Parts: sequence; structure tokens; C-alpha cells
Amino acid sequence: SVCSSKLALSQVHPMWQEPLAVPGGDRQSPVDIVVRESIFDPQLRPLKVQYDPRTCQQIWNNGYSFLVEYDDTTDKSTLKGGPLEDQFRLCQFHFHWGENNTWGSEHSIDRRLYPAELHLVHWNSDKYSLFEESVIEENGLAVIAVFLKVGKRHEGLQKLVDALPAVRHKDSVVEFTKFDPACLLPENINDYWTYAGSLTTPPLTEAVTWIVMKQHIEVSHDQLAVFRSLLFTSAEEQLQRSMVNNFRVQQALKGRTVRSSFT
Ligand SMILES: CCCSc1c(F)c(F)c(S(=O)(=O)NC)c(F)c1F
Ligand SMILES: [Zn+2]
Repeated sequence: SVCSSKLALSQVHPMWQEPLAVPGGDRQSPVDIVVRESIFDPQLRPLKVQYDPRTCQQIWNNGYSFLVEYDDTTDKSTLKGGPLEDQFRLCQFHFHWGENNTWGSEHSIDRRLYPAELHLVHWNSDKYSLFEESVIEENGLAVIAVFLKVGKRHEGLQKLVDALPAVRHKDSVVEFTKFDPACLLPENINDYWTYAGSLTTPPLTEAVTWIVMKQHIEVSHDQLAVFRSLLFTSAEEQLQRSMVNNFRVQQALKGRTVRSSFT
């Protein structure tokens, strides 16, 4: 699928070589969400998520995270409603996580970090014909963020966990089909915060409408340990480095309002 276009990602530098200056960046991500400063917006509608597991294609280790990629050439897996005016197509989902269970998420709620964070990346197929175009447009992307907490084993996630050893090294790809990403959403998807932000990986473009779920999902310690068994490095490289702490440092809100869909 085009959504994790090799070209766009080829400019990717390891996130931890911060700061990658974004000239005049005034809507950068991630941020800390201060609950008491968020504004309830009664005009925020329920989210409409329609995912078709048959559009699931492959898992790719891009040296950053592992991306589960979907066929985004038709409107089969879509997101609309909530803060969104247009219809968005699912192109991939991936995670950010830490070296231990103390930190790993990109966003935080009143400074509380989670051990990992899921990102479901969608692009505006009403306004653009290609993912690449949408990445550089201010209303181009919509990302649903879901926090992961360590607890009971997530049965739906296990199929994905079992496939990860096949993509241990950077640039490895494995076929992965019939996975319904809806199983990774919390029961309640109508309680969320939303704000205007950016990608948290280069090109760091300010194209993202963020939708951060209030309710987290639970995964087991062992499932998260398999995430940490992935490598940033390709099979050829001398020095292998564990894929952990693949989150960006938090950015200033710079006057932005974070709205909530709930009181
Ligand atoms: C040119 C990007 C290729 S796809 C992609 C990605 F791989 C990624 F990691 C993030 S993120 O910023 O890290 N999380 C929302 C994105 F937003 C993406 F769109
Ligand atoms: Zn992400």
C-alpha cells in the first residue's frame, strides 16, 4: 500500500536525533494533555469506524516501528465523524513503546505516560488521491491514538505478536492478512480528546487531526516483551540495536486547544 511510501520514509531519521527543527512548527506532536484545560465540545460527533479485515496486507519493519499495512486503493476501511469533516482511509497502524513498562507512549494524560501507544493512520480520501499528498496537507491525516496498559493478555493482538519474529530486522516484510484492527480499539470510542498536530516521525508535517482515546486497552507483559525483541537495525549491520523507546519527545502546545468529546 502507498501509505508507508518508501520515498516518504526514506527521509526518516532516527527520532531520537532530536530536535529535527521544523521551521515555524506551531502545531507539533506529541503533547501532554492537561485534562482540566481541555474544552468539552458538544458539537463533536461519534466516531464512525468501518474496517474491512480483507484489506490487511503485510507487516513491515521500517527501522522505526512495525507497520501493519492496509490496501488503501479503495474506500473499504474508513474513518469519519468525530471532529472530521471528510472521510479518511486507513492506511496502516503501528505502535510506539519503551524499554520498560514505565514509559513508551508519545502522548500523556496529566503527565501520565503509558508503556505503549497504538496509532491508526488514516488519510483524507475526499480531498486527496494519494497518501503522499495528504501527508503535507493540514487536513490530510487523522490518527487514532490508543494507550496500552500492561495487564491481561490481549487475544486479538496475539496473531500480530506471533508474526513479529518474522520482521525482527529493519526492512523485513511478511505477509499478514485478515486482521481486523477494530479489535485493538477500546470498548468506548466515543470518549476522546482531539487537537491539531503533526506526525511524530519525519517529515513531522503538521497534517494530523489527532483523536486520542480516553479508554486504554490491556496487553500482557509478555506481548509487550515481543515488541521489544524487534530491532532498529538490518540483518547486515554489525551492531544490533533493540527497537525500544521509539517515541518522540513531547512538544509545546503553543496556545492550541485540546477539545474533549465528553464532560
Ligand atoms: C511518511 C509517513 C509514512 S506512514 C507514518 C508512519 F510510519 C508513522 F510512524 C507516523 S507517526 O507520526 O509516527 N505516528 C502518527 C505517521 F504519522 C505516518 F503517517
Ligand atoms: Zn505513530
